[in-house]
Amino acid sequence: MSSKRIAIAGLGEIGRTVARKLAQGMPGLVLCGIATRDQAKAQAWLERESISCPLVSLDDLPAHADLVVECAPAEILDQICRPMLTAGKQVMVLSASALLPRPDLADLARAHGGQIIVPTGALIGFDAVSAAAEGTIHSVQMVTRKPPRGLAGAPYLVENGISMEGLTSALRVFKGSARDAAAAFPANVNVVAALSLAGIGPDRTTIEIWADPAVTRNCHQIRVESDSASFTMSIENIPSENPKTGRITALSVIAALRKLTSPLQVGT
Ligand SMILES: NC(=O)C1=CN([C@@H]2O[C@H](COP(=O)(O)OP(=O)(O)OC[C@H]3O[C@@H](n4cnc5c(N)ncnc54)[C@H](O)[C@@H]3O)[C@@H](O)[C@H]2O)C=CC1
Ligand SMILES: O=C([O-])CC(=O)C(=O)O
Repeated sequence: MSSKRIAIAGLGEIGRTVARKLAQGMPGLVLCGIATRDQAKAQAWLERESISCPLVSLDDLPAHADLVVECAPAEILDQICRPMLTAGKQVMVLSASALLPRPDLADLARAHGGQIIVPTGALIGFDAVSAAAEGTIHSVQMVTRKPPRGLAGAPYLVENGISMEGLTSALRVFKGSARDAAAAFPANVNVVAALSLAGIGPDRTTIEIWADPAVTRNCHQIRVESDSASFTMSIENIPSENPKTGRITALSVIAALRKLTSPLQVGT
């Protein structure tokens, strides 16, 4: 059986870890292309890592890959997804916040036989949430606490003049729906966007976001009430070199890629 060709769009924190793992070898998967903004920087990194892989444009991704891992800024989600989905191919989307206002991308996938895969990413328990969603979920509530530097620069904070400098106690900076949170904090709470897609959607899933100088990790707590089970889940993510992104995110992508070709699949 031929290997599934994987490309990476965005060679940042997540992209580099996934590229390294694919280049080391994963059964049934082969790294076939990388789309990046700064070609010279990417080429230098590939040489340092002794990885041989063509650098390609976003438009050329469908010619190189069966599946693209999107781990780029949210603004270019469309540019990555549209050509791949129109060609009936798969995109693994990390910028889940940017998916919420774009239901047309799922329509495109449906029309052409493509597929959007949203991995669990920096969160936990999508197996239980999607199982519960086969019955009736009454509520999904999430509370996120991040070190202030993991939230700094978010559009909502800038627009409302909320400074992350010199905070001495925890400050609740947002309370509302997953849809509004994704628009307000597009690079900080992709997790709640993904959770909402696994469960009861972006308007009924709620989140509080706290900037907390007492925490060093990106902490997420989730409470689900449903007609099959009630459960609470929590995860404390060690930030990567990008303080907004937990280290576990790239590992979730690798685990999700491994599942694509594995003869033994565990979990929903
Ligand atoms: N779903 C989840 O659980 C999580 C999702 N994320 C999201 O995943 C995405 C990637 O995260 P990181 O790797 O931490 O970000 P990063 O900022 O480290 O990397 C993004 C990379 O994309 C590159 N890029 C910029 N413009 C580009 C273009 N036009 N074409 C190709 N590449 C371009 C940048 O140069 C950078 O290297 C972000 O949208 C982030 O918000 C992050 C953490 C968790
Ligand atoms: O959802 C995100 O964008 C990142 C996040 O919260 C985490 O890494 O814990």
